[in-house]
Amino acid sequence: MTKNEELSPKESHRVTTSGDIEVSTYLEIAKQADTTEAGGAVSGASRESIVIFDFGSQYSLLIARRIRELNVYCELVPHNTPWEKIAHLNPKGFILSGGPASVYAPGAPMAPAYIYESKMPVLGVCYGMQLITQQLGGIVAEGQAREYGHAVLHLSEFDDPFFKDLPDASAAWMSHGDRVEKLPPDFKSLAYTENSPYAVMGNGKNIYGLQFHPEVAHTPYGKTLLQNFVFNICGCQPSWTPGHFISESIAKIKEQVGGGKVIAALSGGVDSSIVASLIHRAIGDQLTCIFVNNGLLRREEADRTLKVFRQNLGMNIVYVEATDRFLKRLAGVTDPELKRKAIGAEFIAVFEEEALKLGQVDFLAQGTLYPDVIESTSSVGTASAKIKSHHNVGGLPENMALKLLEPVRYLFKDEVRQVGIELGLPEEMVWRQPFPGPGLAIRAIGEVNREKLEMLRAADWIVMHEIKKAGLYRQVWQSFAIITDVRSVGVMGDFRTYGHMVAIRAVTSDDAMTADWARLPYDLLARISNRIVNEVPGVNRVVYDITSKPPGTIEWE
Ligand SMILES: Nc1ncnc2c1ncn2[C@@H]1O[C@H](COP(=O)(O)OP(=O)(O)OP(=O)(O)O)[C@@H](O)[C@H]1O
Ligand SMILES: O=c1[nH]c(=O)c2[nH+]cn([C@@H]3O[C@H](COP(=O)(O)O)[C@@H](O)[C@H]3O)c2[nH]1
Ligand SMILES: NC(=O)CC[C@H](N)C(=O)O
Ligand SMILES: [Mg+2]
Repeated sequence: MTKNEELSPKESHRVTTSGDIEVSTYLEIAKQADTTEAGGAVSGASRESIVIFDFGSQYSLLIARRIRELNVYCELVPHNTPWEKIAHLNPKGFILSGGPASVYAPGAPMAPAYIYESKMPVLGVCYGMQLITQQLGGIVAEGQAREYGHAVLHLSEFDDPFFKDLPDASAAWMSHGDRVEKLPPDFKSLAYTENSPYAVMGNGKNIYGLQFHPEVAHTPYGKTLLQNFVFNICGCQPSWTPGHFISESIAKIKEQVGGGKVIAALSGGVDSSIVASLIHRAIGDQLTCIFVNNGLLRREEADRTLKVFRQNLGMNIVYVEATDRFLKRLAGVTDPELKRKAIGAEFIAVFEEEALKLGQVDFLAQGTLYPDVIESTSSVGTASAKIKSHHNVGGLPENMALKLLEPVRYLFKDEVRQVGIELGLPEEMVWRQPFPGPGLAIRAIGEVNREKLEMLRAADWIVMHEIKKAGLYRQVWQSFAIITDVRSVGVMGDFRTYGHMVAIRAVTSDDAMTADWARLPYDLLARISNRIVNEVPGVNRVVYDITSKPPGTIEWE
């Protein structure tokens, strides 16, 4: 659900295929990322491909996903990969990803010369477009106005094969501060937005640049553009089919674990539930699940999760009550990154203690997804920036006794949900809104204490209840409350109040990589605000967060 019109309740239609889900491709990317030999996972030397050069964008893997969804093989390689390492892929075109650097900064990553010398088609996305500009003789500079989130793209050339099936005006998702000031010789502008006269550029042959991101779900015609590039410009055939995720990962887990023992960190969320189910299918009772009540869960969450699990999945589950130790560890911590690291480390301490009680345990399984990985990292082979340390990736301590088992590490949430449907998990699990592992701690701004957690729990309960009652729970990606340390003056029953401010965040998204604030109906917002101020002692003001991602993130910390 990425359209930004006012939401109204309706059944959400998700088309599912029967049988296994076709996303095993990411296992190949995973294998590739885990080996030093680029393309180690590839078979069939004559197969054609698209090669994506990674300049560190948050969205680089999404580009790979989109191309593979077109049934064309592609690989994501570090931006400085030499030709000898990709020649065997039989590339038919190159894509240069976005990235956090500025092309004019000293030491900025550059594209290898062979890309241009090959005369093969090239598509630059954001940083990639800026790079083509600079490397081919144009000028890139810091823009006067930055563009993050929604923009309207207007075509100025209508007959270009790159624009087949594109409307004259459509939405495009932006994330940049620099812009092309002067096009390279032979290039012209093919489309513009209010702030970018060169939103799309081309040289009339086979080199194109996009200032926006076609790979994100919030650019609705992005897939059409990628399709046009791959088929009309590069001349690829849609002849490649991916393998099967469920059967392949079960086989892989069996091979990795052998006769060993695994504990799975289970949160009740969709990712860890699916990971536990996959592993259970692979190794049965060699698996024990650990559910930690860290005191940062929502109201009734612990009981509900245990009940759903015990009813539906016949696995061993250990429940650990750890509220006191988590809150003790968080006392006095206000910095968001330190909070995340403290929680990550405490989780691992709990898992290691529980593992000891079970005897020799070899693996810790987690429901880590690709967004957790890319946001937490400051280098996936190249130059990506750290946004925040997800507790289960960047928040992990350096020396861990247990080896990690993360079968969905290269998937996005919508793909994981698809796996859950194929595995036959209950709807309640598959369609639960994501809830971050650090839980309410990253929604209680400033120091986390019991008093704030109580206020937040009460406010969160009201938001969830009202969203469900309005029939919007599935249409919004996440909807929740944040308690801030901002206090303001109010008047209640003729008395002055000086209370906390609660913020409401509700966003639409497909994969958490980009998001837009949900256009919740005013009367629903009014009901939520009214109830929170009336029912939650200590809170006297409610605001609604209307920031998209980018430039915001979904959580506040
Ligand atoms: N309370 C918890 N007890 C045990 N493990 C947890 C807990 N919270 C989080 N984890 C671990 O951290 C991982 C990442 O959490 P995250 O919230 O991203 O995923 P999830 O809870 O499985 O799914 P969702 O995103 O739908 O909430 C989980 O998959 C799980 O392995
Ligand atoms: O398990 C998790 N551990 C974390 O540390 C964490 N931080 C953010 N999130 C969830 O990830 C998605 C993207 O969040 P942001 O836009 O805030 O980065 C959203 O769905 C967030 O709820 C987390 N999940
Ligand atoms: N998303 C991107 O690729 C950003 C490119 C560059 N860092 C800019 O801000 O313009
Ligand atoms: Mg969760």
